[in-house]
Amino acid sequence: MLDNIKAAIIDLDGTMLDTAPDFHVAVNRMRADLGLGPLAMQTIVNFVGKGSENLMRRVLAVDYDEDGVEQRFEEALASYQEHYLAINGDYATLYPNVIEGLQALKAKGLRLACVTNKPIAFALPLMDKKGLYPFFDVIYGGDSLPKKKPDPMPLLQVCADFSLQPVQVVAIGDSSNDAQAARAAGCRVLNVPYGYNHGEPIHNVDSDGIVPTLLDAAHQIS
Ligand SMILES: O=C(O)COP(=O)(O)O
Ligand SMILES: [Mg+2]
Repeated sequence: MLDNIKAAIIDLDGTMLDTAPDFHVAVNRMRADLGLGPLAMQTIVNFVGKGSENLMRRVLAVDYDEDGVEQRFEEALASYQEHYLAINGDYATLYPNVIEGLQALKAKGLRLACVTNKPIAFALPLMDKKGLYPFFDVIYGGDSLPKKKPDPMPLLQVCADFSLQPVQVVAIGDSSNDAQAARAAGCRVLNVPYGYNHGEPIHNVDSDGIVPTLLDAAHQIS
């Protein structure tokens, strides 16, 4: 049980939404524009979690050395952004018990923030399309602040926005990024096991617990 919690900071990709199929489509359309063959969804998903720029470098590094990646980076990012925005949310689905979990957290009187490494221009229309937007008092994307997760900056900004001490706030996410950011901020942290976590087992991540769904997270918080 996590006591004296007043707010939750919830991750987006791999925690609320299974966006893997959106990443798969958009990355492979970008690769086709650059004359590259398609990658498997699992390959792409293992590169998700540290923002669009990192994803572009990783999916180009399958074919190119460091110089080759940098030469094609701008073109790849522009192509990817266009393709992602064109299909944003068309293939992504809510994980089980997400809406129920958000409702339960709200019913406990918690304030909710979403902190994602997804660019804010992708995150906002996606959250709106999936009915997530109305639950959140604050939403930060990977480019909303000078630093993104695993840096604690966006989590500390939420604590300041809510006038709360970090220890009164729990972060809930699918990856070591979320846990590292929370630990560095001094927030509590719960992980969900069904997301991406860079292809690594979530059990190796230092957190305050692993919960099967967001509804189970709500039951662990008081
Ligand atoms: O787009 C990403 O890199 C991952 O975003 P997340 O922080 O919502 O998991
Ligand atoms: Mg995530």
